[in-house]
Amino acid sequence: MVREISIEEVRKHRDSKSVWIIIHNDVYDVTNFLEEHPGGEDSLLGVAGQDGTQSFEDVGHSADARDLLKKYKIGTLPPGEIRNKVADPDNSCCLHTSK
Ligand code: HEM
Repeated sequence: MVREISIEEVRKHRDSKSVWIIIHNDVYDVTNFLEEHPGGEDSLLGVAGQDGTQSFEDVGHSADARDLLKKYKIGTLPPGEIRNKVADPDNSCCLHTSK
């Protein structure tokens, strides 16, 4: 189910028992994906409980990888915690829809 999940709540899910990651203002539960991730468990654990947008984009993930995200989405940040795409050019927030 997709619901609003705060950054504070995401922060609690940062060890291999439960790994949540924020990418482009959406929240993903990748606990069951750790062993399957072609880029390894450690890269996911490195951003567990945090915003992994920059790391995710730095790798240049394929369209398949972007598609796979859907499977792990559990929620989205509350409107007040969404990073401003215009004021924050480092947040490459529109890339996943335009690529
Ligand atoms: C739920 C989020 C993620 C999904 C679904 C995902 C999926 C994938 C997939 C399918 C690949 C295979 C290559 C491709 O298709 O692009 C891959 C490779 C990789 N990913 Fe991820 N990934 C995620 C998050 C991350 C994050 C946050 C990082 C870094 C902190 C990361 C680092 C890597 C690396 C280093 C590779 C290997 C690239 C290579 O050796 O060619 N991934 N990932």
